[in-house]
Amino acid sequence: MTHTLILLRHGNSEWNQKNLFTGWVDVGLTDQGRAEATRAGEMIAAFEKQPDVQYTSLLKRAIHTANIALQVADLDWLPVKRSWRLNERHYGALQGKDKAQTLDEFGEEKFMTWRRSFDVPPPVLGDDAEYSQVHDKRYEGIDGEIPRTESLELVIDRMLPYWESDITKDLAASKTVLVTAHGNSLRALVKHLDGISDDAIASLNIPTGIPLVYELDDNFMPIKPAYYLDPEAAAAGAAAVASQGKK
Ligand SMILES: O=C(O)[C@H](O)COP(=O)(O)O
Repeated sequence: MTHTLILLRHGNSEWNQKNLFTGWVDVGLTDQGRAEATRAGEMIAAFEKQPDVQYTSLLKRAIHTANIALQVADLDWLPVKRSWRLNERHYGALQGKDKAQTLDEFGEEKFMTWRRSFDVPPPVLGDDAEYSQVHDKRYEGIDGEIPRTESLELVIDRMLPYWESDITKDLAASKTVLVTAHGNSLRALVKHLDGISDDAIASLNIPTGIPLVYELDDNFMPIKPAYYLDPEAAAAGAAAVASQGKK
């Protein structure tokens, strides 16, 4: 049988707008982000399969995006499961830094290695730093250590076990699943689903606020290429993400 998975990156956030590295810093949506979430809700409402369950990270830009979208789709009641394992990649010492300034200061190669390499994490963020999450209550009791930085590889390491233990269980129970998360936690999942190589994943960018639909087989692998519900807007949005920091 076919299982349907809908992925949604949160709408434009306050720090997307300011062009700052965000990671685990819990910033809200902008007016643009709320408008994107509204549009995502309209697309979900018009889609042939309605979600039966939703997943989000523990970060409010994803939570609010899902709430707005589901309100528009008249699905406010949808059961929700949240996990830190769907959080954005922890951006280490880059959290709170301006992307354009970082590019100027460190040069394109280093900047792109930090943003898009598979296995090179940014420098570690100190526990006393303003944008550290080590004392944040919501992460008390998470198994293992709270990250101080993460590469995409490390995101896959903490995200995939949750995909396997929880999300695929709902898919197996014939539920259509909506996952509202982040640029890099979704890149991690897309890498797994599409079997993208460690090198090729560097050029994959996920646009904000546009549902991406997967139809999966019983092994939870795609039976055909995934598609955005608004492909033109998705292409423009992905290009905008790719050029962040550049002049
Ligand atoms: O955390 C962030 O800064 C963004 O949400 C993702 O940023 P990136 O596209 O630079 O990885």
